[in-house]
Amino acid sequence: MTFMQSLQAAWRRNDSLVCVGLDPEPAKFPARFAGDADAVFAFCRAIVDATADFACAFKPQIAHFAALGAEDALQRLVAYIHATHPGVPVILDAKRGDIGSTAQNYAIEAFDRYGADAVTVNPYLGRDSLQPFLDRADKGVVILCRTSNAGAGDLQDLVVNGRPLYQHVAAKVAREWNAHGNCLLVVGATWPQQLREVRAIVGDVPFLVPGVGAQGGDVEAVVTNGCTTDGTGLLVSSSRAILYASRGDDFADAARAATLALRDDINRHRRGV
Ligand SMILES: O=C(O)c1cc(=O)[nH]c(=O)n1[C@@H]1O[C@H](COP(=O)(O)O)[C@@H](O)[C@H]1O
Repeated sequence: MTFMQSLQAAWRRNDSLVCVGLDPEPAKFPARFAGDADAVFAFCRAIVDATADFACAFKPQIAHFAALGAEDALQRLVAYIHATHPGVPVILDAKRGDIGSTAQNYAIEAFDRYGADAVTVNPYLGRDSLQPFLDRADKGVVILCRTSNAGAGDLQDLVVNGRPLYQHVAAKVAREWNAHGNCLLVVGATWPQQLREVRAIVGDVPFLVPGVGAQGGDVEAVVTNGCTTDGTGLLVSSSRAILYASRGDDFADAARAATLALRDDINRHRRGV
């Protein structure tokens, strides 16, 4: 199955547009993990097991593993998700982008070393920098378009040939770079107006939408402005609000409850969109 097929199946099977972000921060782990040499893996595995049936994807953030020297835990975690929850695709959040020869190695890293089904990439270096990712027709290529952070507009809003840069990214991806139908766009939940504008440009291209939960994005506005006409088209991603919903021994139950609450909140608004 391709990434897009697994995503569509997971949307339906789990009736969910929630992507669970895996951003381990050991300082926020429950006390029971203190002194556990494999705490990063054990914590993330517990979160994955508690949320898999309410999620359409998992999104491990590579810097949160690499900064801890925990690349091996990331590799084992992706393998664990594939083995134990095979219907839930894994998006590696690595925001890669470089000249072709280096990009080729980034693609091998994401898809072959880590076994990810999709990866986030930065389009700033242009099409050739993404070609090694785009060529992997069975994998998802998740391209930054209008990011969730406060400074997103510094460059992404600069007007070029009469429209903001992020709209050029959206149009190029939809019309030129998506030949294999394996592209997605990142549009932050914190920018509902831009979600609407990008949706109007790209048709059914799915959006990864970070920024609900800890960053304060409004779920109703995301669904209303971002869903496709069939009421899907979104991976609404939340990390800290799920992972650290409780710092106690009930952290996995609390993560499950937070994921279910987000799923149901999204679904309330998407019925009939
Ligand atoms: O590509 C991303 O995932 C991403 C894009 C973006 O525009 N904003 C954004 O917050 N992210 C990532 O999404 C996650 C958001 O985490 P929370 O704010 O805790 O839900 C982090 O891992 C970010 O690196």
